[in-house]
Amino acid sequence: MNFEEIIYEKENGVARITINRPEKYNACTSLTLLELNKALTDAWVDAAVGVVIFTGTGKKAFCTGGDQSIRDKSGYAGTIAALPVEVGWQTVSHLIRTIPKPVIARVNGYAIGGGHVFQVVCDLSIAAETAKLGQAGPKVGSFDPGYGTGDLVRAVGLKKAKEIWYMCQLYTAHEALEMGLVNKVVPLDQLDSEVDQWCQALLEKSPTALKMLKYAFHAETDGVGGITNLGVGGLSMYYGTDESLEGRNAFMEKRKPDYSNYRK
Ligand SMILES: CC(C)(COP(=O)(O)OP(=O)(O)OC[C@H]1O[C@@H](n2cnc3c(N)ncnc32)[C@H](O)[C@@H]1OP(=O)(O)O)[C@@H](O)C(=O)NCCC(=O)NCCSC(=O)CCC(=O)c1ccccc1C(=O)O
Repeated sequence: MNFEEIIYEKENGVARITINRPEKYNACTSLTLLELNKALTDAWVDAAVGVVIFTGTGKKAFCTGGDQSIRDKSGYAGTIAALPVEVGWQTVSHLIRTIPKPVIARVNGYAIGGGHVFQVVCDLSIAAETAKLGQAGPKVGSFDPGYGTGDLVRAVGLKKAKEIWYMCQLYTAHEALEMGLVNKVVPLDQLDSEVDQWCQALLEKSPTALKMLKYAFHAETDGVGGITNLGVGGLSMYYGTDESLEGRNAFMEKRKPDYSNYRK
């Protein structure tokens, strides 16, 4: 897969997605978002992948949201036409939340605006001590009425979430840890070894249990979509059973299915 604005690597069960625009502090264009969509979809369908790392290039920034230098009335264009917000930011956030594998945010620096939303929607976040996190929407003329507010409330509580969005302050990694915004803070030079340890620990766990837990965590808040993910997660397991195949076999053999052996 060829990408221009991200780096996508897969090794030993881990897919690593890196926003690669360090000169813009890893701010995103519409092309970045399309590439993130593509990489996340590949990580979803590749059975060899058990964990996904989401990060940015360099020591300065994880992701600083939309690239303000290319923003106009149509959105964030760049080398391609601007994607509608609901196609770009929303589908990346949606994929991170629904890919049936843990996604770890490796927060190596500034996580701001849409970039902060990405770290919020990741399953787990490990931050360098030097990272700074926060929202900027009301300062720069934007807001996230979806996961970036809803999931933030669930992480830090309503009052703190409102403070983060209304005040547009930046918080240190330790402040983020204290308010439940990230899982762990380590010195920058230990970030990769820490993230690796978490990946290895996750790869030792049952992938199906992790998948069903991820769907269960969002089932209540995501309405029919959440229930659908949980249900379809069960359906994909049912498809692999002899009981399910009896229906298909009976159809092909032009006989009535016999499910009597499967009553429990
Ligand atoms: C990150 C800073 C605090 C760093 O400050 P500092 O250390 O002083 O460095 P700078 O000199 O400011 O920056 C270095 C270099 O990087 C460029 N840069 C940094 N951030 C961006 C950016 N977002 N866009 C474009 N360029 C950026 C900066 O210009 C410098 O380049 P030079 O060539 O040297 O000039 C500080 O940089 C900062 O505050 N950055 C801006 C953060 C920000 O406001 N982000 C946008 C938030 S809005 C957003 O993300 C929209 C998306 C969104 O929120 C969203 C999410 C979900 C659903 C919907 C939406 C929606 O669209 O609304």
